[in-house]
Amino acid sequence: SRPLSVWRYRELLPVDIPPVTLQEGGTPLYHLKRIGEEIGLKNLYAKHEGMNPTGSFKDRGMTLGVSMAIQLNMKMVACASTGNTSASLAAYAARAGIPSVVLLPAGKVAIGKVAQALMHGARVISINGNFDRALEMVHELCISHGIYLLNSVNPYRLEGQKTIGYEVIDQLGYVPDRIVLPVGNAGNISAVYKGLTEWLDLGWIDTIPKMTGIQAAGSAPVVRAIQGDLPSVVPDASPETVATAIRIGAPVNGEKALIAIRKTGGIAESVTDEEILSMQRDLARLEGIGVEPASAASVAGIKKLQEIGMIDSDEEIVCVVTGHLLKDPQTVIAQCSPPIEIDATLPALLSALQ
Ligand SMILES: Cc1ncc(COP(=O)(O)O)c(/C=C/C(=O)C(=O)O)c1O
Repeated sequence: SRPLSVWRYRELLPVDIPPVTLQEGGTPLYHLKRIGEEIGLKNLYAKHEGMNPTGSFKDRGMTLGVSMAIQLNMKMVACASTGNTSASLAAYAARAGIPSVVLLPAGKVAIGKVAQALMHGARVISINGNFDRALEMVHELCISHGIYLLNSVNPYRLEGQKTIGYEVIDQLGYVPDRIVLPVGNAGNISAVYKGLTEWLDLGWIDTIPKMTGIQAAGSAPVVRAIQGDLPSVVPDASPETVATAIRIGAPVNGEKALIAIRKTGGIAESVTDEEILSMQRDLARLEGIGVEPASAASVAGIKKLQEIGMIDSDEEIVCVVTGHLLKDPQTVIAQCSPPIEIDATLPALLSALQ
């Protein structure tokens, strides 16, 4: 039998050549025992996408996207990014042996992600503007210069990311009642929904989980559209959150996310930066699961939804935690009290441990 991975599901993936791969997917599914007890949810799980080759779920989309670039004989790939897409694109382009260009919003990208994009050899351009402006610029660049655009507006990115739902069902042995994801450009929630509708159409499953999207309170255009019952997403001109990965005001997949949430009886909710950082700490200290701030939003969101009575406490719930703790060490250092400094003597150590 095939190992748990993106290409385990290759018959449902649209690439004809041997794929460009870093053995992505096959990430752990953890039962959140202590956090679940604390918030009153017995069957709460976290799918740790930070355990992918470059530390986020983006690798699932990039193995498809960069493979398609090679299949289409493209000579260069590009993206705008809040960080993880650029880190993943740089690594997969290097794996494929083609050049990459990434556009980042100046001063708003976690340092681990910038380090990855640089070390993997991408041309890293820092623009004096938001992610949304960077996306406009890279779109124009790709159209005018025949470069392959690999943001989640590229459908092949979503093809790879739809495997998250497949792995969750293969790992649980049943379809969960709800899948919760942090939402930025809204590609991931749309991708997971698309994949599950395909399994439903194939008759492999007979229900689809409630798709639940969580955003930061300062950057929540999808939440506003769902809670305001709007026909489409109204962009947020000045998104702001410590969870810089999801600091996106104009989600390119916004409309697809509205469909995913509405068609499945799901929910969209926002959480504050404090709730995000508090849950990042709880995941690390109560469960041993290290994630970056944006990833903790999904668990912080289900906690809030449970507290306001929106969740049936018997539900089987999977929260996708999307990126590794190491991506954003600066935010961690800013949150934690510093190491205790002592002289290199045992008495000093013993007194420090009092
Ligand atoms: C850790 C983490 N968690 C959640 C999201 C939101 O996923 P989408 O809703 O599919 O966008 C992102 C997105 C990052 C970028 O958009 C980028 O890297 O440019 C992320 O890095």
